[in-house]
Amino acid sequence: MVEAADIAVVSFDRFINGSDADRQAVAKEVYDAFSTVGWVYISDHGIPQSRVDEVFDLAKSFFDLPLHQKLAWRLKDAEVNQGYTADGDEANGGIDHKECYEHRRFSNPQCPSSSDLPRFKETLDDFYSQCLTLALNVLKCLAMAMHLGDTFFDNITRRADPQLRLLHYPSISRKILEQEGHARIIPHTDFGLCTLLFQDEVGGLEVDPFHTGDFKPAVPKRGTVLINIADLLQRLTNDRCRSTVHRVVSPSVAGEILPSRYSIPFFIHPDAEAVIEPIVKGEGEVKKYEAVNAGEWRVWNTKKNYTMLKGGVAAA
Ligand SMILES: O=C(O)CCC(=O)C(=O)O
Ligand SMILES: [Fe+2]
Repeated sequence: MVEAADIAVVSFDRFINGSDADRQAVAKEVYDAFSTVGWVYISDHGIPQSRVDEVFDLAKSFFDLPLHQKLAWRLKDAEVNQGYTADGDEANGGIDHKECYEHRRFSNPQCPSSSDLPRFKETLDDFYSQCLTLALNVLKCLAMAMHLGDTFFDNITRRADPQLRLLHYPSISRKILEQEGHARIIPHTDFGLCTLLFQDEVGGLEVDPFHTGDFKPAVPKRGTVLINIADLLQRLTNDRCRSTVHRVVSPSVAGEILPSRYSIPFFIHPDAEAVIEPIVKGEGEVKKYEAVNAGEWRVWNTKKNYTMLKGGVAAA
């Protein structure tokens, strides 16, 4: 049995309901995790498990629809980045075996209606705001631990439009997935601020905490949400917080045919007009990154990931 990645489990109850001292203590635990492995499991996060289960059930109903119907909601534009992406349409330097649906905050033109899928849009809208609240609290922890002032991240996320993603990795033969260059999702870092990740019980998510090529399972823990630092926060914190490489591969279950897997990431991005530039603390500290415009960064990285959007135009 491969040893699991050493990722702390932090209860968020003391942050939501505790005293100032409790909040500071949680902030430090979260920061310690983000500045080592770059990942943390948050329990008691305030989103009811029944809601999480409901969103997984809706994801299953959506992906069970015939392909021609899902293609009617196809994601067409990296800038809008909303809708359905079929197996094979997204990858960046390898072959992913997955399909996704992206939901946004302000506008979801490529979303099934209530006659297509009852309760889909309203449940995702609700879940989206619950994820956003949790994400902003996690960012508040970072601001507190780094003494940036409690509202530091509020000021760059007022109009933020994160991406809620439903992910389905279809059942597949182990032989196909274990070919060179193939994976359920190939090794990558996330490129926003940070990511909340809900996963089912199947497993297969692995993290390379110290970029040595030694991937370790980030095992599913029911009732928790995994949170990982992404590239913009690594840049903003001048490498204090670490955006670490991860991938999804064959789960360690017996058998030649791997079961379907579902996961739900929520990618936090700052306001499009925010400028993200390293915070330096001491006199002699050198900025390790140039400033980037958050909106341009997002579109550039999104385009890079979609094979069908290369050149900016999607096939219909
Ligand atoms: O499915 C997972 O567990 C991870 C998904 C992921 O890393 C991503 O979508 O960026
Ligand atoms: Fe990721």
